[in-house]
Amino acid sequence: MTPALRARTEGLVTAELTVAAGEVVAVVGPNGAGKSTLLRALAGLPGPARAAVAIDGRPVGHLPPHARRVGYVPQDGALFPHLTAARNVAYGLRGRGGSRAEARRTAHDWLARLGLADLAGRRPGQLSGGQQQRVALARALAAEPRLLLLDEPLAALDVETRAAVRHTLRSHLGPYDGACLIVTHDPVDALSLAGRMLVVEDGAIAQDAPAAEVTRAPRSAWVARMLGLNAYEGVADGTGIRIRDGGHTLSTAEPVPAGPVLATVHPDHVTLHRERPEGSARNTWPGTVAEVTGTGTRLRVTVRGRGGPDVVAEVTAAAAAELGVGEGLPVWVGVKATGVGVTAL
Ligand SMILES: Nc1ncnc2c1ncn2[C@@H]1O[C@H](COP(=O)(O)OP(=O)(O)OP(=O)(O)O)[C@@H](O)[C@H]1O
Repeated sequence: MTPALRARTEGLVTAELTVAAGEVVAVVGPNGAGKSTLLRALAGLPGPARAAVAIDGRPVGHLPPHARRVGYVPQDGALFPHLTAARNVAYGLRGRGGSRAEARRTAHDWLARLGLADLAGRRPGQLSGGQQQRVALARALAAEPRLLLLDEPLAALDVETRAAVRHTLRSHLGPYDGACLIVTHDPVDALSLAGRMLVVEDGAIAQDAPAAEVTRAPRSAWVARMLGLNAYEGVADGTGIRIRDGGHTLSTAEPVPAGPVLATVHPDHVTLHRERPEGSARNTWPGTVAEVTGTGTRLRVTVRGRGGPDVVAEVTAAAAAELGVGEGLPVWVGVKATGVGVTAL
C-alpha cells in the first residue's frame, strides 16, 4: 500500500521517514535535537532543514504549504488573535475551494466536534490555553489533511486540561486515516497517543521503532531516561559492562557480546540499604541521597554514587520511612545482575 508519507530531509536534520496511513508517530528527543525543524521541513515551511516529501505517493515539494494537504499546529497554536475561533478554523479551509458559507459551516461543525460550539464567536484572548489548543486542532483537522503535524500540542496545558485534551486528541486520531507526527516530551503522551516512536538526537534519527520496542530496548540514554529508567552508555567486555562516565562496572546475569551497549536499570530493581547488603545483589555500591520526589505510596530517590554510578531507586513509602530516607543520607545501593537490561548499540 502507498504510504501516506514518504520523506527525506537534509540540512540541520537528516532523516528518512515512511509513515503508513492511519499511523501515529511520537517524535521525541532532547531540547534542540531538531524535532520542530523536522516538522517545519515536512510542512514546507522555512527553516534550517529541507525535505523531499511525497504524500499518498504524490510529490508535493513544488507546492506551497497550504496546498500540500498538511495540517501543522505549532507549539503555540499560532491562532490569529484578531479572528474569532470560527474564523480561525474557516481560515484553515482556504485553498480547498468551496464557498465562504460552506467554510463557515464546516468550521462550526469542527468546533462542535471538539466541544467548542458555544465558544465559536470568541477571540483567542477570551479562551483558556486548553480551548485555544482545541481551536488550533480544529483548524488543522477541518482542512482534512493527509499529513498532520502537531508540535507539543499538550505542553502548555495544566495537568487537568492536559488529560482532557489528550483524550480529545486520542478520540480524533483513532479514526484519522492520514499520517500523524506528534512532538512531545511526555512519555505518557507518547505512549498513549502513538504506536511508534521516532527518537531524534543531534539532527538524526537515533531510533525509529514501535513504542513497545523502544520501551523494552531503548537505543539512547536520553529516551531511556525519558521513560523513567536509569541508563548508562558503556562497553561490554564479556563479563560485565564498563560505564563510560566514571568507568564503573555493572555485572549482568548473562555474558554480553563485547561492544558498545546501553545498560538500563528499572528504578524498581534498585534497592537501598543502611549497610552494605549481603545476599543476592551482585552490584552494590555506596552513595548519598541527593533528592527524594514523588508522593503517595511510592517515592523516587536519586542517589549520587561513590564507586558506582548515580542511580534512581523507586521505593515504597514504608521502605523509605524505615530507612529514614532524606537528602544527605548515606546509603548502599543494590542491583541484581538480572535487573540490568542491555541493548547493543
Ligand atoms: N532558522 C534557524 N536557523 C538556524 N538554526 C536554527 C533555526 N531554527 C532553529 N535552529 C536551531 O536548530 C536546533 C534545533 O531546533 P528545534 O527547534 O528543531 O529543536 P527541538 O528538538 O524542536 O527542540 P525543543 O524540544 O527545545 O523544541 C536548535 O539548536 C535551534 O537553535
